[in-house]
Amino acid sequence: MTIDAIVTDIEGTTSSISFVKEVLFPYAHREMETFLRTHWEQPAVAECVTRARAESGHPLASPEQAAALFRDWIAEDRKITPLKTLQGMIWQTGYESGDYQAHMYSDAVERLREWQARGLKLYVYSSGSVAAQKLFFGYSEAGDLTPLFSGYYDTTSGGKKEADSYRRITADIGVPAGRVLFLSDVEAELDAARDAGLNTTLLDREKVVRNTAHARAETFYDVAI
Ligand SMILES: CSCCC(=O)C(=O)COP(=O)(O)O
Ligand SMILES: [Mg+2]
Repeated sequence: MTIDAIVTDIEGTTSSISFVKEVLFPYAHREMETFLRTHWEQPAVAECVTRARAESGHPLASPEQAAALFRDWIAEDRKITPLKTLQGMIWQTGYESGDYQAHMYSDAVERLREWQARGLKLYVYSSGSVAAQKLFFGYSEAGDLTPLFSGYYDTTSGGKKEADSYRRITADIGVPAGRVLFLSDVEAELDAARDAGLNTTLLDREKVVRNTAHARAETFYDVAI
C-alpha cells in the first residue's frame, strides 16, 4: 500500500474528546445567548439562524429563542452545519483571549510533522467547521500547527458517516482513494471511508475495541503507512 495523503479526524484522534466536551462545548453553551444578541444582524450569523429555522421548523424570532435551540443541539452533540459554524465564531474569542488552547496528543504532533517532512500531504476532516479547525490547530498546546495541513474539510462536504463525502474529498485533493489513509476514532466514519475506497485506521486510544474490520492503532506511533 502506497499512501500519498492522510486525512485525519480531530476529536478522539489527534486530540482528546474531553477537551471538546468539557472545554469547547461548555464555552459555546455559556456564550451563545450573548453572542447571538450582539451579532444578530451580522449576515453570517443570520445565515446560521435561517438554516436552523429550516432544520428545526421553529420560528426562532429572537436571539433568546435561537440560543435555546442551539444550546439543545450542543447538549445533543448535533453535528450540523449551522451549529458548527456558530460554535467556530464563538470559540474564536476564547482562543484569541487565551482562555484555552486546543489539546493535542504528543504522538499525533510528532507523527504529523514526520509525515509532512516525508512528503505526505495532510488534511483534516472534522464535524467542526473549517474556521473552527483552523483556530483549533492555530491555537494548539503545541503551537501553530496550521502549516502542517494542505486543506480542511467539514460537514459542507457531507456527513462523516456517508461514503459520498469521502469521494468528494478525495476528488478535491486529487489523489486516488486507494492512496489516501483516513484516521478516526469512530468506526462508522471509517466504514464510510472504506466504502469510498480509502485506507482506514481506527484510533483506539482508550483501548476499548477488541474486534474491528479496520487497522487499529492506540496512538499515531502504531499507524502503519
Ligand atoms: C475543530 S472544532 C471542535 C470539534 C467539534 O466541534 C466536533 O464536533 C468534533 O468532531 P470530529 O468530527 O472531529 O470528531
Ligand atoms: Mg472523532
